[in-house]
Amino acid sequence: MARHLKPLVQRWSSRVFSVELDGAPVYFGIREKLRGATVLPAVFSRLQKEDRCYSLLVCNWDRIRGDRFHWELRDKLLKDLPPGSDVATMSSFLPDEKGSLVKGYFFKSRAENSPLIEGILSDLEHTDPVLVCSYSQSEDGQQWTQSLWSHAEKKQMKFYVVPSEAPEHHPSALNMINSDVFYSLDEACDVLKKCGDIIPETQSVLRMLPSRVDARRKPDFPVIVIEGLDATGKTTLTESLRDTLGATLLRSPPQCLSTWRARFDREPPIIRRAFYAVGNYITAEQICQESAKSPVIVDRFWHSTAAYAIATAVTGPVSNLPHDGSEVYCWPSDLLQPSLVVLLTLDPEERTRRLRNRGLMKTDEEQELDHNKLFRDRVEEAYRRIIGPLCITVDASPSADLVLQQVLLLIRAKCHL
Ligand SMILES: Nc1ncnc2c1ncn2[C@@H]1O[C@H](COP(=O)(O)OP(=O)(O)O)[C@@H](O)[C@H]1O
Ligand SMILES: Nc1ccn([C@@H]2O[C@H](COP(=O)(O)OP(=O)(O)O)[C@@H](O)[C@H]2O)c(=O)n1
Repeated sequence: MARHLKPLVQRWSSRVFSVELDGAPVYFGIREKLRGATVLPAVFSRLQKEDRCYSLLVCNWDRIRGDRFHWELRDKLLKDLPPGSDVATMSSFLPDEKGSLVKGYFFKSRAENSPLIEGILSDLEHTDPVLVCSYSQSEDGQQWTQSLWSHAEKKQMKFYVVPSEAPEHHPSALNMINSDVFYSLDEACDVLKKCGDIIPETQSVLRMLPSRVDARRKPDFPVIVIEGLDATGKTTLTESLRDTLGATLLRSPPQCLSTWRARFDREPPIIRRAFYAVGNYITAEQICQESAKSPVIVDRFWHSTAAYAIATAVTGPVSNLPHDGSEVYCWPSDLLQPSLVVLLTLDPEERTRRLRNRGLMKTDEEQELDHNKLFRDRVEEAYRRIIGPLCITVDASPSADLVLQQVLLLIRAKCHL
């Protein structure tokens, strides 16, 4: 086994494995011996007699390249594996141990496809940082065992797969900090600098950064951020506020990054989120300059960056989010805090109606928002849990003018404008 994969198997039987089934994680563990009868974990009980299973775990020898490899591996598997392999996202982690999450994929295959699968796996194992496990069924179909799959080491030890309790929170929460959400400009820049050779555009993005950041400088005029899911009416409201208050309207990501946004939207979370994080600091610099002259209205800011990142990293119901009060919801200490954040909420039917009327192209994430109620709920709940500037939720279902009047009242009350 390659040297960098060894740490992964050192506490092998303490690890929990998680496979995404129907949009939520299902857990199993591995044991050397079975004590008494045990039920099959849900991942295995739905398989058929002829099925074999495999898992691929990507060892994070370098978190950026590791995440990029994991991201691209999905497309490769979907292209190379026979139809019906049911490739599912999987991970392995040590319960409650931060940073212990390892990402991978799980798939099944029929015995007749073995030569094809073995070819794909041995190519992967030889050239890439993956640990491959195979799963086989006992004669009576009552048990499944997991072993390390390797041509060189055929006599690997087998472990029985057993059900495992769900951890308190989704395993992705273990690796969220500085992988999905960045809490300082330095951490986000560090990621972008490290991918300069694979994504040349990062040089141009980094050149847009302010030379110094002073989050403590108090703006002379109020800074009001408008947040909410797509089509809740942010553009409509921010433009009206600009006109009514004689304010400057800014957005995050800022206009100067728009050329590169689509490029970063295609990248894995660690790179994509670092791009949006850096965008907030560029907008913050613009806010500092403009708020010396007039009130500033901002269309999306840190809440969007953090809430979407957290809600995408976990799957399943809202209860899978990191708990309320968790450090992942904290505002970065080096990022300017607005005077007020207004979160627009809208019932799903009205939001869909407005989306249809607008008829614009949407990002994959926004399409996912449309299809996946659980995702929408997670984003909105993550928005609410963010700790930092005053954030007030406003129902955006009344007419545009009524919403404007209500937000103006709030701004006058809270920002003394
Ligand atoms: N209060 C409102 N009532 C009805 N329609 C609205 C209201 N606010 C916005 N809209 C319409 O809904 C659509 C989405 O609004 P938009 O401001 O573009 O949202 P966002 O910027 O949040 O994506 C637009 O077609 C807009 O004209
Ligand atoms: N400050 C921001 C703004 C957007 N985003 C990301 O950008 C996506 C939404 O941006 P958008 O421009 O489509 O939203 P609208 O302004 O069209 O409502 C979200 O999926 C977020 O992941 C972010 O991370 N940080």
